[in-house]
Amino acid sequence: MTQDSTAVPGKFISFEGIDGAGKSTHIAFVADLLRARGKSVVSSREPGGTAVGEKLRDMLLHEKMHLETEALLMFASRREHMAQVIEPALARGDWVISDRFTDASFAYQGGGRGLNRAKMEALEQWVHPHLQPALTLLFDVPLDVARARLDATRTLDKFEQEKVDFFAACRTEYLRRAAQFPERIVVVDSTKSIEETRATLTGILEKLL
Ligand SMILES: Nc1ncnc2c1ncn2[C@@H]1O[C@H](COP(=O)(O)OP(=O)(O)OP(=O)(O)O)[C@@H](O)[C@H]1O
Ligand SMILES: Cc1cn([C@H]2C[C@H](O)[C@@H](COP(=O)(O)O)O2)c(=O)[nH]c1=O
Repeated sequence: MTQDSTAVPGKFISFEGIDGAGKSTHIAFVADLLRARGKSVVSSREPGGTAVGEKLRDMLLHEKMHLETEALLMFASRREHMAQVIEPALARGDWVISDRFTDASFAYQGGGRGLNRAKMEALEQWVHPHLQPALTLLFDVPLDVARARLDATRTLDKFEQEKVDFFAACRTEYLRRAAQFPERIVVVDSTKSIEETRATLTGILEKLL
């Protein structure tokens, strides 16, 4: 179920895409746009977003671990994020924008690592049975574009060091979910310039404001 806007006064938007797709580049722009329209905005991220979540993030991005441990820790971070940040902000009437949410678990732990989808659905039901983002912006690029952007910019973490097949499977699962939830997930062509992408985002957000 997509976020029921009659149940909470705020709105929840998630940003998704394979590493290097360009989503983080646009988060500050979206926050500024919403603030300019009078919204109170909380900008956060997963894994992370809370003191406990940031400690989990450090482990998740740097330590090798069993696939199911990884999935459970992603959802543990999410449970804390829900309790400490997302639910209180939405109840206050704030807009929450999160750099990744549960679609990332389906894409990375499900698509990329091959974890059984039913297990992920069980975790999703446990951690946020009544809330889905009102809008998910899925930044989509071919794998070689994402890789070139990553290689040009930073030291790579555990996920970013994965091979092309891993990211191909993550991207396939993201696009499968976009087809499954077309009312929530909007695919943004992130091969366009930053300016063109900003114009696209403005158009999408106007419909939500
Ligand atoms: N539309 C674009 N055109 C050209 N370069 C871009 C575009 N969008 C982002 N970039 C560049 O690509 C790099 C990666 O972008 P960004 O950090 O936003 O990706 P990301 O999807 O958030 O990655 P990650 O999930 O790994 O954090 C940055 O250097 C950014 O400036
Ligand atoms: C929420 C979530 C994230 N991941 C992965 C995806 C990325 O590689 C990292 C986070 O890094 P970013 O630069 O902040 O995007 O974590 C995951 O595998 N599963 C998840 O649920």
